[in-house]
Amino acid sequence: MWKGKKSGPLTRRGRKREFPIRAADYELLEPIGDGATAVVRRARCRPLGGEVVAVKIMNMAQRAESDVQNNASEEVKTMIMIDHPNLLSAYCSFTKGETLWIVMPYMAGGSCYHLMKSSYPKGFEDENFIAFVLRETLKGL
Ligand SMILES: Nc1ncnc2c1ncn2[C@@H]1O[C@H](COP(=O)(O)OP(=O)(O)OP(=O)(O)O)[C@@H](O)[C@H]1O
Repeated sequence: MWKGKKSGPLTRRGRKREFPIRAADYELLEPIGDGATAVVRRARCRPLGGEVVAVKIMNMAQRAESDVQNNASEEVKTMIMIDHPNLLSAYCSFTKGETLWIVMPYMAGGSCYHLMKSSYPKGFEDENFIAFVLRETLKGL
């Protein structure tokens, strides 16, 4: 049973497009990533003309430790406040039963880690590339 803090649904303020906070408004498509207690799926937002998004669905019942649950809430709050082109933000989040849904922009190229691995499968050789990634990461931080 999820007994963690259940803050209400969260949305980004000041956005022109309001992302709905109802699971029924999202058509779930194929899984694009997963972990021990979360799955990330591509989805379409029905009220916004089928706009493609990524939805991370976290099973809070499986996240036994309450501090882990609170970390999830903190992760969502931070993601919704983020406003930097180098960082992945969240459009909104809400709960459905014992799951926490985080709606995000869909990154078709995958994570920075995946991009780095596919470009340099044998490790980094190019110092300019390393400097570029570090500089852009630090800008985001
Ligand atoms: N917005 C997104 N767009 C496209 N793919 C994504 C998106 N978010 C996550 N993914 C994919 O799903 C995988 C798992 O995402 P998740 O957020 O669970 O990763 P994580 O940050 O490594 O996990 P954790 O938060 O448990 O440490 C990512 O490695 C990535 O491939």
